Amino acid sequence: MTQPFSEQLRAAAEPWWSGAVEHRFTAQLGDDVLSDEIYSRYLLQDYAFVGTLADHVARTLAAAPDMAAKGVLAAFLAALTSAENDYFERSFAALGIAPDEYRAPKLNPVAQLLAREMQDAQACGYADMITVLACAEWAYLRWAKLQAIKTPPQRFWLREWIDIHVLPEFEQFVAWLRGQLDGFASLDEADRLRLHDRFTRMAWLEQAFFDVLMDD
Ligand SMILES: Cc1ncc(C[n+]2csc(CCO)c2C)c(N)n1
Repeated sequence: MTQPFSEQLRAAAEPWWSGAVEHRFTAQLGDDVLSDEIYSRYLLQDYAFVGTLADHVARTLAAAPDMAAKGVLAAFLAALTSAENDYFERSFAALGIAPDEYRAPKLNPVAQLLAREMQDAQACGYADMITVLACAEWAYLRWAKLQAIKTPPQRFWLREWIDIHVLPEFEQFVAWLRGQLDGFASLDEADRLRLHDRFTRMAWLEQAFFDVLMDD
C-alpha cells in the first residue's frame, strides 16, 4: 500500500528531518542544560520568524479554497498572536532582553533564507504555502513530544516552550495540516515534485536554524 503523501514527504526529507527533530539544541533544552546565552539567541531569531510566519498564515488563509480551511487557519493565527506572544514577552523580560532589542533583531543568514522560502511559496499558491507551514509545525510537534517525556525544565522559558508545542489543539492543527498534505497526492507530478523539494528544503532550514545557534 502506498504511504500517505505527508509520510512520503517526511521520509524523503531525511536526514534533515531527523536532524531537526532530534537536534542537540532541543535535547539540551529538554535536559535543562541549554545556556541562557544560546536560548536568548534562539528566541530573538524565532520571535522574528513567528512574526513572518503570522503573515504567511494570513496569506495562506487568503488563498484557502474553502471556509473550513480558512476557519482552521484563522484559529491558528489567533493563537499565534495572543498566547504565543505573551510567552515571548515574559521570556524576554526574564532573560533581560529589552523590547528595542527584540522588536528589530538582525536576522542571521538561516532566518533570512527561511523568510525567502515563505515568500517563494506564497508566489506559488496554497499547496506550497501549506507545505512550508506543515513542515515547520510538524517538526516542532515531533521534537517537543520527544522532550515532553523528560522531567520538565526548571526555567519556565524552556519548560513552557515544550508545553506550548504538545498542546492538544496544536497536535490537532498538525494533524489537519498533514491531512491537507495528503490531499495534494492528487496533484500532477510536476506539482508533487515541487512540494517534495519544498518540504525537504524546509526540513534542512529547520535543522540549520538550530545549527547556527550552537557554539561547537
Ligand atoms: C523556526 C521555527 N519553525 C517552526 C516553529 C513552530 N511554530 C511557529 S509558530 C508556532 C505556533 C504555535 O506555537 C509554532 C509551533 C518555530 N517556532 N520556529
